[in-house]
Amino acid sequence: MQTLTPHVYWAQRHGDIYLRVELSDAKNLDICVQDNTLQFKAQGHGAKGDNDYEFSLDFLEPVKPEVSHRSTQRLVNVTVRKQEQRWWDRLTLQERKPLFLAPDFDRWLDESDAEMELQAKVVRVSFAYLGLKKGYLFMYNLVQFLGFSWIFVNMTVRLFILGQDSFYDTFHTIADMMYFCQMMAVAEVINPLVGLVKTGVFPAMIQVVGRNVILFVIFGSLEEMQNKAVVFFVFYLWSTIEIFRYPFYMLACIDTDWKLLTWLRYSIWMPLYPLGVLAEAIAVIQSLPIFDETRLYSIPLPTVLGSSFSFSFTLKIYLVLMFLGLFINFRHLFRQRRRRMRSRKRKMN
Ligand SMILES: CCCCCCCCCCCCC/C=C/C(=O)SCCNC(=O)CCNC(=O)[C@H](O)C(C)(C)COP(=O)(O)OP(=O)(O)OC[C@H]1O[C@@H](n2cnc3c(N)ncnc32)[C@H](O)[C@@H]1OP(=O)(O)O
Repeated sequence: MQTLTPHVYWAQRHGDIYLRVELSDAKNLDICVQDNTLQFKAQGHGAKGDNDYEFSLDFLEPVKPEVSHRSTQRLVNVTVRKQEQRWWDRLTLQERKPLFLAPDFDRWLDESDAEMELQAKVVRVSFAYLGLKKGYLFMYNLVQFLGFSWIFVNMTVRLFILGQDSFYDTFHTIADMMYFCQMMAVAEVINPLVGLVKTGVFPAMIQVVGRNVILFVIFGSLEEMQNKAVVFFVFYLWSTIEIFRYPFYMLACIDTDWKLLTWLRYSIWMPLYPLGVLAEAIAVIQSLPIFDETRLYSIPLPTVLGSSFSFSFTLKIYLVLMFLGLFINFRHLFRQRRRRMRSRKRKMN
């Protein structure tokens, strides 16, 4: 069998070279790029019947050594990736086009059309990312909204039915759902960290760490705290703010803004945040003698330094941090409120 050259058709995009080799039932394919030259060898049925066919192409600019190819009954498609994403003036190093090579008009695009195709691809990818991001945030906010609504409604109904008696077993009826919601709330620190929402990581961290210390360390680990009335006030204040905040975020995910809800999200924290921190501070103060008595989480010390380092000391420092945290978040929320109200006024004018 003599060695012949098949017809080859080519087209390009900013990142790729497409070659269509007119060879049917191709077998024993040997396609590689060496020293920026594509070597193609195969047996198949081409213009001169069944034969060995081969060709080589010296590319104009550097290409990646990996080649992908796919052969069908009628032809062989070869894709070569360019080293740099840019438009080439021609395919081959030599100015004169090889005789077996011709433009592939089925795939041919000029530079500006290819740019538009690229832009459309970028827009499609960013829409997909945006859709995924919004979908995730919407679901996250929906789950939190349902969780906190369940807590709020449950506590309100129990308050109406049982009156003050409902204060004392709040923990046993509500804690599991609160654990779930507050564990999920860790996402609120991760979301701005990975750029999913544009807000400060630090204020979110203060809020999540602050609440979780109260929930898991003070209430969760001290049975003596679990039937105290303060649990009711802490949980009620947390859930009251969240039944407005999460639906506000849900609507933001679908680019919707309800005036009253926005106003509530950016105003209701003014009385609720200080009250919440006050309730948390009372819980911490009530837990101090219990930690001293039970020596829970206390660290044993060498006898020269005393018997042990009580956890209540750490909590006294935490009490100071709580008010510092309150100050930082109050300032943050004031700024968010001003920014929000200003942008709304601008929209109305
Ligand atoms: C290193 C840690 C140190 C720890 C020290 C510990 C001390 C801690 C002591 C403090 C204790 C506090 C404990 C908490 C107590 C209480 O909760 S009391 C009850 C009352 N609580 C409140 O009122 C606080 C409510 N919480 C919040 O408002 C927030 O959690 C916040 C972080 C404090 C502020 O929210 P932020 O996200 O910064 O502001 P926003 O304006 O709402 O959002 C900014 C933009 O981001 C978008 N966005 C944010 N989250 C989402 C989301 N989940 N889904 C979708 N979009 C989101 C939002 O839409 C905004 O976008 P734009 O409108 O386009 O700007």
